[in-house]
This record gives sequence, structure tokens and C-alpha cells, in this order.
Amino acid sequence: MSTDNTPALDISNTVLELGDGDSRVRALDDVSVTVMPGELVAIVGPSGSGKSSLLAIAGALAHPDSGTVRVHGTDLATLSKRTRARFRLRNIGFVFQSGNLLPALTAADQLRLAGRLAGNRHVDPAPVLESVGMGHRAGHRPGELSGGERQRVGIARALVNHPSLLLVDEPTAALDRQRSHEVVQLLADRAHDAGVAVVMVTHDRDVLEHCDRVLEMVDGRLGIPVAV
Ligand SMILES: Nc1ncnc2c1ncn2[C@@H]1O[C@H](COP(=O)(O)OP(=O)(O)OP(=O)(O)O)[C@@H](O)[C@H]1O
Repeated sequence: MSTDNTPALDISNTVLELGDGDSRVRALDDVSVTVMPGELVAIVGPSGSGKSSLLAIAGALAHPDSGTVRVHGTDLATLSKRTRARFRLRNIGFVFQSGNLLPALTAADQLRLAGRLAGNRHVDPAPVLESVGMGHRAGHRPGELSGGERQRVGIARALVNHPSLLLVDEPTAALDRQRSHEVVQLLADRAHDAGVAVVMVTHDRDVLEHCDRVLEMVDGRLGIPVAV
């Protein structure tokens, strides 16, 4: 049961082990973190420290060996495979490194498809594209867009079903400095204005100033907050 004080994401004492035999790795080692609606939280840390694994369990793409993951009060482990897929489509948005758009679809159709997959047949892409400054590019395919524009369409697609939680993996990897600031400022605005909880993995220390909290992962452990 969720209330206004319910965290958008509540990860508690999770352990995730990957691989077999001698190559078995503890990707997450007793990780706990709570993110409230309206917060933009950055996760930084060295390569292999477990950042993607954290996003994977938060997005119900992987299941921890122990510990719990709650999204807006729902314990993901209590959902059947089918219900979990529907829950993910409706409540969690994903933004990937380079937008991850389908080459053949216009910006508007990327959003319509995301809506339909979540059971939303009557999505109106225009206001969502407008909200990320892409209203004038609704009819363009990814090949006709710049890297920053593609990333914005990717964010619009992730927002089209009004998720309570947005999981963002290296959104600035393909962008120059100015575009990087614009994209992360956009994520901060969505968090603060629409109350979406945003968890962003990044190597880009330049953009941390836009974040409400920065947490560092080292060897599968989530450490103390980093001062920005
Ligand atoms: N499928 C897998 N099988 C075995 N080990 C894995 C698997 N996926 C990841 N790992 C290991 O788990 C650990 C955490 O990986 P993860 O991808 O979460 O790190 P990361 O911080 O996201 O790294 P990067 O910044 O390079 O993307 C690493 O030691 C990695 O080698």
C-alpha cells in the first residue's frame, strides 16, 4: 500500500551474485538505498563496481539473491513474471546510453509504441515531446536527429507512461559538454516538477551539480554520499 511518504525506490540489504564457479562475483554486496519521489540521485563509481547491477535489480531485470526491492511500495519479488513485466512497463522508465531508439520509427511513433506496449492505446506523443523540447522533431527518425536530440526522445519515450521511477544509464556518454548539461538538467526538471524519482548511473562528474544526491559504488558496496 503506498502513501505520499512511500519511497519511489526502496532497496534493502540486497546481495546479487553473478557468474559461476571461480568466476563468481558478488556484484551487489548488502546494498541499501531509498529514493523519494522528486529526487535525482546519481550513482558513480569505477568500472565493474556494480552500478549496472543496481539499475538491473531496481528495474526488475535481475533478481537479488537476498534482500528486497520495492518500487512505490510494491515488493517486486511478490509479483509473478507476467505481472512483473506489466508493472515494469507501467511504473518504470528506462533511458539508455544513446537513446536506444528504433531506427525505422519517427520520434512520435517511438512514444506511441512504448504506450501500446504498456497497454496505453491512446498516447498523445505531442505534449511529451514538447516537454523535452522535441515537439518540432516529432516526424523525424533517429538518423535525422543529433545525439542530444536522440537522447531527449529517449527520455520522452521513458516518460510517456508516467512512470514513478526513471532509471538512467550513462545518458551523457555520447554527448558534448553543453548537451550533457542540458540533458541532465532536463532529468532534474522532470524529477522536481513532475515528482518522478530518477536514478542515474554516470561517469560524467561534470553533471553531478544537477543532482540532489551522489552515491558512490565501490566493489559492490554503496558508500557514503559524495559531496558535489
Ligand atoms: N553476466 C555476468 N556474469 C558474471 N559476472 C558479471 C556479469 N555481469 C556483470 N558481472 C560482474 O559483476 C560486477 C559488476 O558489474 P556491473 O556491470 O554491475 O558494473 P558497472 O559498475 O556497471 O561497470 P561499468 O561502469 O563498466 O558499466 C563486475 O565485476 C562484472 O564483471
